[in-house]
Amino acid sequence: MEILHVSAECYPVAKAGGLGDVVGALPKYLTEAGHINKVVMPMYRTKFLYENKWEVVHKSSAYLGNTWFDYTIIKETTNKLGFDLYLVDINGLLDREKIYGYADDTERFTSFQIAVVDWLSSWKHRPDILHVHDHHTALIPFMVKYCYQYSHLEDIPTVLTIHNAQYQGWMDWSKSDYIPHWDGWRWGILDWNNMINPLAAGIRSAWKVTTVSWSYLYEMRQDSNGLEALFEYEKGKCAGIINGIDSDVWNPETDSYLTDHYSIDSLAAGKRANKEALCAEFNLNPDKPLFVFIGRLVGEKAADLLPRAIGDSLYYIDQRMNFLVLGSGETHVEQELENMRSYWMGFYNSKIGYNEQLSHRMYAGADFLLMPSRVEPCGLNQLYAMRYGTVPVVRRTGGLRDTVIDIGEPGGYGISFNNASVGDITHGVYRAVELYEDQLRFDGIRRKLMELDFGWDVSAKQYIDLYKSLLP
Ligand SMILES: Nc1ncnc2c1ncn2[C@@H]1O[C@H](COP(=O)(O)OP(=O)(O)O[C@H]2O[C@H](CO)[C@@H](O)[C@H](O)[C@H]2O)[C@@H](O)[C@H]1O
Repeated sequence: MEILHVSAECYPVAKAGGLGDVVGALPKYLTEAGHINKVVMPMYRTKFLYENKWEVVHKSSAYLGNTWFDYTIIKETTNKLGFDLYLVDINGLLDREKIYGYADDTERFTSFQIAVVDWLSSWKHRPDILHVHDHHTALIPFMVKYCYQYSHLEDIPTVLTIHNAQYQGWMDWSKSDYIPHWDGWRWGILDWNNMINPLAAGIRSAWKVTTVSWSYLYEMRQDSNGLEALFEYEKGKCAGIINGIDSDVWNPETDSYLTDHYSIDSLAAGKRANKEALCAEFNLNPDKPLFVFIGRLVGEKAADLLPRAIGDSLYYIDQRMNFLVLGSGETHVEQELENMRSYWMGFYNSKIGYNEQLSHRMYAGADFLLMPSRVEPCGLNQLYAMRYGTVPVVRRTGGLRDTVIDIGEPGGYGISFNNASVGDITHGVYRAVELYEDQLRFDGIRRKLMELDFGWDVSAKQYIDLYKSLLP
């Protein structure tokens, strides 16, 4: 089978979060299972672009509304990632430092999708499956079905994976001419509450829709930023497939970002060495349990609750722990987290920004990972933490519910709580501190975590079965 994946992110080329991790790993594991995989993404100005060799494979032009744009498809020449990697260059629109966050993101990602479909229409053969990810690529299933110019592609089965239904790519109807000349009778497929909603259009047009855990699939029917009724209506073509972790990248025995490597046999000493280095750098006490938070500082992750939950934990649980936060996002949360540093000096520290290396060192050096998310489609952080022998302290939601079993339940290995609230987080921290102070039990749990298997093999097989179900 040949699968073409289309995405806004792919690690290590460009990553803003979990989408990048998944699109960097899934094609690799599908290739190992014997299939041909190609990934196409925008050409941003990233380190990976400048450090690798590229050849031009296609050049053409297309329209975005009334604007004629040239695009170029380049291919990485050495198959470095284990699959074919293509970048779409559209001068001035995509070649920027950041992936998202520009006023013209609608124009950027719509042009990208048009260029991909236009390029695909020139292929001499067709991929067997077109797999698109999140709203930035969700207009593609609509385009191959309903744009006259590309209707010869309509037989290619399309799969849309939703990594996050909160973001839907809403566009004003005044921009409807951005989509290449399309069958006007189909306006209802694009529309959701008087806006063009690319995610909704993708859900309606794709042959299959997947999301990244079973619980999130169910939860989207109750709460998905306005699309609840659509998920209920389309549930017959939706499936949940949990993400895996890429063990080439996330392995404490070989992780290139760590100086002190460890395995299950050297767990205690290895983690201690990583913890001491972190604590020395961030002025924390290595003899106390270290809690870390890594992630986007946004409402979905309940990052706004962190300042009070950390303050309350330190105050009410007698400073029996340390906290270290890494993340970026909403300015007021960033500021609050920064401001707390002087008040809780020696017990708390934060690093605002995106730092891949530090994140790996934190998974390795921490005792506990805090994830109080309000919404968590799958969550990779808790999987990485467990692989590194770090106990997850999570809210029971989405993929966190599916991957973390509370220590109070048979076979449990994590700490779970029900509500994204300061009280529940603080109680979770209290239970974690009590666990840490029972060193024998704590060590047993850490060993159990490192033995768990969250690899990609099972999930890759589920994707293969799903693709096969779409072939004649
Ligand atoms: N400041 C920072 N510095 C360094 N690294 C940082 C960082 N902030 C985040 N990261 C990294 O980004 C990734 C975050 O992945 P998640 O899956 O937990 O969340 P995200 O919301 O981005 O993904 C969405 O898509 C994924 C993939 O499907 C789902 O698992 C998830 O639930 C869904 O919300 C991890 O690799 C983490 O280490």
